[in-house]
Amino acid sequence: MLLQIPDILTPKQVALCRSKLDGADWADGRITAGYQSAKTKDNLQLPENSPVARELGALVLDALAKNSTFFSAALPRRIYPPLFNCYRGGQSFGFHVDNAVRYDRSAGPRPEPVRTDVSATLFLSAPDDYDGGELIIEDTFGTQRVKLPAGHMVLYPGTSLHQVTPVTRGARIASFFWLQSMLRDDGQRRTMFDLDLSIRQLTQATPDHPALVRLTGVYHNLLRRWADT
Ligand SMILES: O=C(O)CCC(=O)C(=O)O
Ligand SMILES: [Fe+2]
Repeated sequence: MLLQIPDILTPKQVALCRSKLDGADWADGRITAGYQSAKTKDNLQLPENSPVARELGALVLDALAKNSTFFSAALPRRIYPPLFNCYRGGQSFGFHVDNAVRYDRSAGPRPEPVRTDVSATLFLSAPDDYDGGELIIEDTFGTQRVKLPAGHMVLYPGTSLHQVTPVTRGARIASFFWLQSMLRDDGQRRTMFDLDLSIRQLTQATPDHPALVRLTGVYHNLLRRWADT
C-alpha cells in the first residue's frame, strides 16, 4: 500500500526544520547506503548523531505519535530515528531497494535491529522550490511518482524498488525513515487500515449501531492474531 498523509507537520514546524537544516553540516549520503545502493546514491545527509538530526528527529517522531492515520496505516512497532537528506545540483538516487534491517544505535549500547517493513519520506521543501526530485516507486500497484507539499509524507512498502530523480534546480530537503510494523505483511496492513477506516466512518454515521461493538472486536481480534509485538 502506498499512502500519502497530509499535514504531518504544520507550516510553523516545517519553517523551524528548514531554519535548522538550511545551514546544517551536510555529509555525503553514502554514509548509510548499503553496497549496492551506494553505487547509485548521490545526495547529502545529516550524520545520524548530529545534534540537529537528533532534535528534528524527535520533533518528527512527536508529530507522528499524534497522527492517527499514520498509526492506523503503519501499526508501528519500532521506528528508526528519522534521517534528513538534501539533493541539489543534479543529485539523484537511482533505483534501489532499502536494506531489510537497520540497526538503531541511538537507544543504548546494544544496537536495536529494525526490520524495514515500511519506508517513509516527509517532504520539507515546497514542490515549486525545486525541479525534478520526484520519488518514483515501482511495485505491484504500478509506478507512482510522488512529490508532495512541505509537511506531507508518503508511506510505501519497504519491499518496493524506488528512486529519486535528479534535482536540476533548487534543493529538495526531506526527512526519511523506516519502521518495523506489528504486521510484517503489506496485505495485512492494508486490510487493517481499511477495516479501521470503515469502522471510523460507520461510527460517525450511526454511532449507536449495535454491530459496531462486534466489528470493533473483529479489528482487535485480527490484530491479536496477526500482530508481532
Ligand atoms: O529521498 C527520498 O525520498 C528517499 C531516500 C531513499 O530512498 C533512501 O535513502 O533510501
Ligand atoms: Fe531508499
